[in-house]
Amino acid sequence: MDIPKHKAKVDLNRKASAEAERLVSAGRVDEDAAFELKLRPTRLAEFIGQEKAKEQLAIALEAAKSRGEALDHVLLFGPPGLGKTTLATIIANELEVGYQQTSGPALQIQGDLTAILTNLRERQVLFLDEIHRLQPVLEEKLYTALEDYKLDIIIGQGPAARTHVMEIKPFTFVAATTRPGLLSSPLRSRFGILLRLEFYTDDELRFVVERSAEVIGVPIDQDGAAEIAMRSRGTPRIANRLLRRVRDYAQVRAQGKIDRPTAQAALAMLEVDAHGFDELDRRLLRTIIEKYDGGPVGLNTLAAALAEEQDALEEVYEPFLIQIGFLDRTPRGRVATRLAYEHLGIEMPRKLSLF
Ligand SMILES: Nc1ncnc2c1ncn2[C@@H]1O[C@H](COP(=O)(O)OP(=O)(O)OP(=O)(O)O)[C@@H](O)[C@H]1O
Ligand SMILES: [Mg+2]
Repeated sequence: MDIPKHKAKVDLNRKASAEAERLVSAGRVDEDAAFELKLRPTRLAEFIGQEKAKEQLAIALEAAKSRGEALDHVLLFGPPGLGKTTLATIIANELEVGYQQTSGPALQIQGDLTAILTNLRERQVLFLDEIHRLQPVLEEKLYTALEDYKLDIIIGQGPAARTHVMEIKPFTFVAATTRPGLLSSPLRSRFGILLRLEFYTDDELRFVVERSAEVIGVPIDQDGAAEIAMRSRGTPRIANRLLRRVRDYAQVRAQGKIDRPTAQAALAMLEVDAHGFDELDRRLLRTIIEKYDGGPVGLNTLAAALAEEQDALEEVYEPFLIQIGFLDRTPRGRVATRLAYEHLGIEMPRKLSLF
């Protein structure tokens, strides 16, 4: 089939901008999949950073194992790319039990959920990604399954309908979300273990880069790894993605070895700046500063001005900008901080404080 010429051109443009965008976006992209699988730690001891979450989990795992019981249900939450899915697989590995994975958007009808729950094996892990996108009817169905390992099944329709209670095997439900605020409180209360994942420090990310480099067999020195770590927005997924790009550059221009100058040159070529900002981060800060006098500006106004989805701004872009102190979230809207002005080289106006 022939694609009309003008259409092909538009698609190409879209592809180029998507390419630039995904380099430092924390979200998953298709080409990450195989690579991530290879680099994913399989044991708790290999999982770098997140000391608080790891300690809490290690204790719960040991206790559950020594009692020979299913581990309490676990809720993992935090921005994309910090290791939620990785931890879910680690939990199953550490417990030495089966693992099955599904997601909120993938579960469409009650029958799907019923089939999954009734086929569970004793003590296995059921991982549900993006639980905030689970339909409310399915969510309600989960309640009794999580609490009493029972499932209400309705047989028949209308006045002849009967409820049949089915027993299911004790299992561990592990759920992940980037938006814990969207979960209803009855759902949240079903989890015994709540693990919040935080952005990684530069040092922790340096270890992630060094570990990944070893796995894929690329020679890298400490400074080279530190350079990549610094620009990875506190996110292992981005660190691994940048490593892969820098490796390509090093192979072609530097006999395959990654040191600081090579990493710097590669990252400069890829237009990843000192904070790992991409074009949208800069546009977001610039818009607040230039169009709204530094804020406060409401999220929906900002999203409209940037022609971006509100969700993406809130889930993917803002958390990191807030974490490094470039953006403030106030009751009246988003505000650009002094650091943001400095980074963009714009002078901060002295204005009367309204707060
Ligand atoms: N603590 C860690 N140590 C080493 N590598 C890690 C760690 N956390 C994450 N990674 C790497 O980052 C990649 C992304 O992690 P993962 O897929 O678990 O993130 P996620 O939180 O599930 O993201 P999403 O919200 O998009 O589903 C993994 O493939 C893994 O290689
Ligand atoms: Mg995930």
